[in-house]
Amino acid sequence: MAITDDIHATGVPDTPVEVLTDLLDKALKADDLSGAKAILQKAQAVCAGLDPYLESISSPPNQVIENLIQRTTEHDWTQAHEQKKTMFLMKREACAGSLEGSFLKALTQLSGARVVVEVGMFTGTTTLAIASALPENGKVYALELDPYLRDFAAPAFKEAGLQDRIEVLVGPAAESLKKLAARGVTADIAFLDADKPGYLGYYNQIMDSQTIVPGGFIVVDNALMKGRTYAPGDVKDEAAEAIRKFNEHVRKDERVHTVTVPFRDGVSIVQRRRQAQGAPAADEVQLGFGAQRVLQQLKLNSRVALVTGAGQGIGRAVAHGLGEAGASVAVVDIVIGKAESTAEELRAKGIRSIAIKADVTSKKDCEMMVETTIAQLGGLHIAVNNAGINRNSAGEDTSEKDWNDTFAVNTTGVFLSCQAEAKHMLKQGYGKIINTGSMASIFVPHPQKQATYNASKAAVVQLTKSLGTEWAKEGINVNCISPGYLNTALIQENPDLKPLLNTWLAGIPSGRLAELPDLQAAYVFMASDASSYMVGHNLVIDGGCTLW
Ligand SMILES: C[S@@+](CC[C@H](N)C(=O)[O-])C[C@H]1O[C@@H](n2cnc3c(N)ncnc32)[C@H](O)[C@@H]1O
Repeated sequence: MAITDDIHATGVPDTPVEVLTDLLDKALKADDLSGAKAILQKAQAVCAGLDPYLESISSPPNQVIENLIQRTTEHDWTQAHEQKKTMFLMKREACAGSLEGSFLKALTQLSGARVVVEVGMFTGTTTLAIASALPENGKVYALELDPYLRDFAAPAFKEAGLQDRIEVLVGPAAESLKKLAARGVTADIAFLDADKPGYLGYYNQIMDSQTIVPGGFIVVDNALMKGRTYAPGDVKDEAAEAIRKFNEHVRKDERVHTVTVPFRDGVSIVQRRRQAQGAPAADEVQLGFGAQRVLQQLKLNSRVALVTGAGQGIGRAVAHGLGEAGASVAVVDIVIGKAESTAEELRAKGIRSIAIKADVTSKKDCEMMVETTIAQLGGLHIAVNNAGINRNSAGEDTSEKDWNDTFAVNTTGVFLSCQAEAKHMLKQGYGKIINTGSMASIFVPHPQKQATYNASKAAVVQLTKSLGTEWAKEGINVNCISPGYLNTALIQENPDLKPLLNTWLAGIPSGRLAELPDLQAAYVFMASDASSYMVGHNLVIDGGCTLW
């Protein structure tokens, strides 16, 4: 008989534990032993299948973690202890395993944590799972009593290439927490998984020393302690008793919001409140402008953006940046193949994106790119008018055609784009327009001669200021970003450009050319609500070049 024979898809019993309880009730009430045994077999299947099933439907750990778990399982801990290599007799079960590692990884990613403190590292499998979800400059401080374990874990940290994101502090956790507090370390997540009688002390240290940031999480393993917290059984269990008291303490602590999930041995997720209960009403500085935390304001979720000249260079980088911040992106370029290739890159990252071929010197094309974006992506909130050309020539030699072509793309193209975009944005009472200028708008790059380009970009800046003031009250921000010299393959690979490059470098206080990622976040800021009071601004990002 299948387990589900006597259970409906809905109603009671409703969860695996309720099913189990129901089956055990029935087994207890069964008149004969063989009837009870048949019911117990079903109960056994419900229990024994749970963790393997969870593993089978969760993403597997990476190879390094898998190998580390295997090394932990196969290690002769008895021998290591007999040879006095470890301080205590370790048990392989101390390793929380891949599923819990995945859970911590998900929490780290969800919360956008940058710093995590792990109290109780053991062989470092959860440490690695957390570290793998941190940003490049993130850090896990892993607290571990036994130096043997630091050395056991080290090769895996190196193999994963995450050794720089992990700092192991060897010694009693209470001491290490004091050291971290003295260093001013603040963490977004603290994971408690060391000696159970120590939990309450670690929790109080972390809360009282402000090690955990407001809004940060203390994640507590073994919150159920094999069920002995609520079903103590006959044997006195010090650890279960300590956890029971700990759970009660946390539940009463008004500084936190806590919930325990019956996952593995029970995991509590305890969030430090951003504001103490009963505290006087917070103003918007305390709460975050518009009740949004500052990083939240930069998010572009459910926005639609259009970027011209996005088949390469700055436009491509901006399309990636806006997409990473949550926007759907229409990639516009005069060369459709290049637009398609950028759009494909974005889609491969899970960003909704389409490619549009448009020539920004044509009013009709500008209108078409706006209409296509709205029709296919469902709106238009952000427009980056970035398409541009540069034909260097001495002023006395510049042909009328070069002058006209340059102005047609760099200046008229920006104007026609702004006009088409604003038609829609004025109606919706919201919009973010960002024009790409150049530092050439405010100084004369040299020794190369490029008067036409400089003039065309200076016009973009003045156009931005003018439209910015015209549309400010209509909910549209028009701003401009002016990059300095950009590092491109052409500059690096062409030996003829070396002397020119050296002249430029000598004039840049930062001592280097701009890389595309130097610009991306500035575009995201200008595209977000965080810049809603910026009007007609020209943000120069040039490593200080125009200051000398
Ligand atoms: C359950 S294990 C940690 C498991 C680890 N988080 C994982 O999932 O692989 C507990 C660890 O805490 C360490 N520990 C116990 N008491 C400690 C203390 N007072 N200070 C620091 N570490 C301690 C133990 O040596 C052990 O390695």
